[in-house]
Amino acid sequence: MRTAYRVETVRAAEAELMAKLPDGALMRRAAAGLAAACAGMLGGAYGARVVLLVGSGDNGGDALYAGARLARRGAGVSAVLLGSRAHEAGLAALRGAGGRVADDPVGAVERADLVVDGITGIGGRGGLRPDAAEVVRAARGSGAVLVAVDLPSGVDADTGEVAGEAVRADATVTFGAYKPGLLIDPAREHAGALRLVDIGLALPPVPDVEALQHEDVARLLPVPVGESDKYRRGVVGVVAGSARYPGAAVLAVSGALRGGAGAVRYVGPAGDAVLARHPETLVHAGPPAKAGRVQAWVIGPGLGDTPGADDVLESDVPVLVDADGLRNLDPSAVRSRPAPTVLTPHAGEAAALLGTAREDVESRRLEAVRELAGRYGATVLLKGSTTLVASADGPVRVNPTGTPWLATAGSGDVLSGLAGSLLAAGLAPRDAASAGAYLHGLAARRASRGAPVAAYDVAEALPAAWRDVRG
Ligand SMILES: NC(=O)C1=CN([C@@H]2O[C@H](COP(=O)(O)OP(=O)(O)OC[C@H]3O[C@@H](n4cnc5c(N)ncnc54)[C@H](O)[C@@H]3O)[C@@H](O)[C@H]2O)[C@@H](O)CC1
Ligand SMILES: [K+]
Repeated sequence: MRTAYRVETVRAAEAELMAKLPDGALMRRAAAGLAAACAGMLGGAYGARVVLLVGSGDNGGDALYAGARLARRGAGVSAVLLGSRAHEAGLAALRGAGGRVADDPVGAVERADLVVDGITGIGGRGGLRPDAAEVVRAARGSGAVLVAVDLPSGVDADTGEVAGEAVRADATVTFGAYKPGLLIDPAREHAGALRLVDIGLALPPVPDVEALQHEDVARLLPVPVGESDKYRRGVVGVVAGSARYPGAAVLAVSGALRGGAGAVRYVGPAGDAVLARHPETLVHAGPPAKAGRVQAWVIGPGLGDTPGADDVLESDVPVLVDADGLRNLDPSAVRSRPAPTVLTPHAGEAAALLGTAREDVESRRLEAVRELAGRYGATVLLKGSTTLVASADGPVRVNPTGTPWLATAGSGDVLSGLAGSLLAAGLAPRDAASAGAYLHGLAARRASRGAPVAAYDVAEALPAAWRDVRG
């Protein structure tokens, strides 16, 4: 599991450790890790031209101490001082090692092999100031590798929001713990490759944000045993599709068939289309309440105005609500359900549920997903470039797989079928949602390999993604 902690928690852990260590020891640890990472990216420090962008706080101090180390190993190091002051001991260390202060900042970054962004870290507020933005633009336009210290300057560490201009780094070397913003877009895409330097912080067992890795998902996925039969493996009911959108039913069923449930029951008007593609489906044309026993329901993809949502919400099994099922969804009806509910909106649907604009949800995804989970007393999977899963309490999960090619019609239908199938197979709501998103993203990457991908291709790549995860 990759875990991330809010600034408040990181600062408390730092304070606790600093009290036990000699003055400056923690910063020297951080700087040693940073210098080693930079030397690695340069293929050796000797003879390299390194420029440090130095703000007025300790983030600049890290950059200065790391610069001193690189200078001692033969790099030509100069510092661009962007704050009202600079970390004094760090600057003295840099000078003592033969480094200097640049007199032509833009010229220096244009000639650099590597630029270190030490403008702001966890103490930064808002975007880059104009003088910093100018130098950062010049660095981006040069051929230099751009390495962010702790965080790309200008991004919000706790939320992943980017309020103004921010550094776009090739790599970020972060200290002690990942911060939520490093895992969540829009900030995540500013961070480049992530590297964590252990500085010995003791952090609480429960993080604020976490990201599943292969081994976590492998542990969650259901595996049939000798005495399993289709009913024990779970039956998932899919209420989807309409005369207008029969394809959504086919896609949701295609995801459900590859999610570990032993059988898929389809309920709705698109039974012929479903059977034509998936003859193994149990099809029922009447209302969901009469369809027979299921262990979890999926409702919503391509539903249009087809009735059925009330029946399903009144059932006593887990329900996943997607797409048209989310329209006018009543928080009190969801809250009073006796079994768990999973909602899977994209940003537009989440905005409608919250009564706000889509851009608002996209720019503050973490807050939006938490707010929805609280309001509905449900597990909420907010789709997007970094899909988030939140329950009423516990860490928010951020999905690390996926590809921009996944933004294609029908791919959400496959995801809802898949996650619903995992629910029917017995996974807890946040596990079903986050393992579903993980497999779905992995399948999309496999199916796409850098080319456009159709939703059905994603469904067909799910078994291969499943095998990848289980190693
Ligand atoms: N506290 C510790 O023990 C450690 C801290 N470390 C480093 O210290 C950093 C935190 O240091 P600080 O608390 O001094 O905070 P920062 O260095 O992140 O930034 C604070 C300074 O930047 C200014 N500032 C805020 N927003 C700005 C903006 N948008 N543009 C320009 N200037 C802005 C503030 O006025 C303040 O002077 C971490 O990110 C990490 O890099 C590491 O050395 C590891 C140990
Ligand atoms: K930084």
